[in-house]
Amino acid sequence: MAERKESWTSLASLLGTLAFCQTFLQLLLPPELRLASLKFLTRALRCFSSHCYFDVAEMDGVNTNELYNAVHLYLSSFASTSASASRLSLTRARNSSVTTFGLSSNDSIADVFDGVAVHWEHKATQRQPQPSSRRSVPDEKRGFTLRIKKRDKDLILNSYLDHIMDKANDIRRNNQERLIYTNSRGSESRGRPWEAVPFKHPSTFDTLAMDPEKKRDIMEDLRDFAAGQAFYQRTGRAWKRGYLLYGPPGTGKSSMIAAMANFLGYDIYDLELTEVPSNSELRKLLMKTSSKSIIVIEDIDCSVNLSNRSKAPKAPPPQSYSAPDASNAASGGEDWNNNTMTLSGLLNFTDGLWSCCGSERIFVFTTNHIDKLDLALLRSGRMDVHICMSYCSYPALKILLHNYLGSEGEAAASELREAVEKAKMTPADISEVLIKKRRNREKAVSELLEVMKARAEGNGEYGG
Ligand SMILES: Nc1ncnc2c1ncn2[C@@H]1O[C@H](COP(=O)(O)OP(=O)(O)OP(=O)(O)O)[C@@H](O)[C@H]1O
Ligand SMILES: [Mg+2]
Repeated sequence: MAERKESWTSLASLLGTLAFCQTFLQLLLPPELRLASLKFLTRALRCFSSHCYFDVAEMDGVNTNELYNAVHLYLSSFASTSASASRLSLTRARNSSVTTFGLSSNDSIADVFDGVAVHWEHKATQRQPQPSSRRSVPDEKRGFTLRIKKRDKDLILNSYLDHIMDKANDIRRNNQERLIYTNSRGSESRGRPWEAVPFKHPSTFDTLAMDPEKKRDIMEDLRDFAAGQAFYQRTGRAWKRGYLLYGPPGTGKSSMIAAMANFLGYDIYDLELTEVPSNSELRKLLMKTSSKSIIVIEDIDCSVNLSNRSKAPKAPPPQSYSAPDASNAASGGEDWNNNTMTLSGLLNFTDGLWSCCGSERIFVFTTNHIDKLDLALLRSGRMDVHICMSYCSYPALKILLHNYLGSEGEAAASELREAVEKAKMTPADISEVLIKKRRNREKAVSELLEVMKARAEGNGEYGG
């Protein structure tokens, strides 16, 4: 104990001496030597300190340092509520409706990770003008300095920085509006295979009219998928999932895709198969999609003639073609004709080796005619989840009534239940009636009952 006290005392006196030397040298030395001596003393002081420091500069040579941007975003998530930050900068990114807080220059903020305290300081100094530089670099030289205890170095370097990158990606996605991309013929030659516009579809799982239990299962499946990185890694599976949505028009297949995108915060790639001339173009499109996205092919049965590959323009060499069980396609084997779009090419796109470039992607196919699809598409394990979107049930009707009228029509519950089961109307048909009459709740319910009964009679349900 006495020994420890002694070493503390000697360290304190050493630090005191160094501080004294610093003041002394400043007074004695000519200005040109002062900076060098200051640097030397700072280094000497750091040797005895229990802390270590890491600089995260904004620019890494001429490139932007991704870690700087990530730290900036990460700190912004709690800068506004932190007691230690006294001055904040406010920014709003393009395509964003959210204000981001940032540390102003020379301000600092404390953070705790896994019980370990860390300290960040933001520094900005004026950059020397560089007339010869052709690249535009910021006027200010900015960077963060991370201060941690030397003993926490391993934890911080191994886990904390990854944690920051992940958090920053999440924040970026939440701040940015969703985008919907689509492809058109020739856009590849213009250098942009996908064209994007902001995606503002208001459909959510709350507004989606379907059986609540089925809805819960789908949401759970999506949640597990998004949080499943470790699972997919451990089981050696590509981190992707396929959904096949089928059912009559107007039952909510497209609304479900929008709800999925809003639920997960993913972008949508709406793949127009008729605009894809060949398998190789399809592969290029896939390579240009980003992670955390939903790749959609709507009406897969009518997009291109994928159901009977033997009718493709050029017949394959007999030895490489194994219809009718589509085993070549099913195995994700190399497609035999790169000048046309084939089922084999499409399955390679969703299932084969190429499907794994990028990760965390959901493929959704929709169809009104599941019976028209090639068995290779329906085969077990091809699309992970098959969802039947059907005519409006009573639980789904209650959601629509709540959406449009703000009540679930409790007064006419039993009549509504019977009528909707017999009417076989789609949620789109019912929505149409409710939209028209939404100003008068009672009228809307009675009109809906009339329409449903008429439809049921047409179906032969009320007749005689
Ligand atoms: N399940 C549903 N829940 C809420 N609204 C729905 C539902 N189904 C349909 N609608 C309403 O009907 C409209 C059309 O639905 P949607 O486009 O999602 O149907 P779809 O199944 O994709 O039809 P299609 O097969 O013709 O593409 C939606 O904009 C929405 O207002
Ligand atoms: Mg649709």
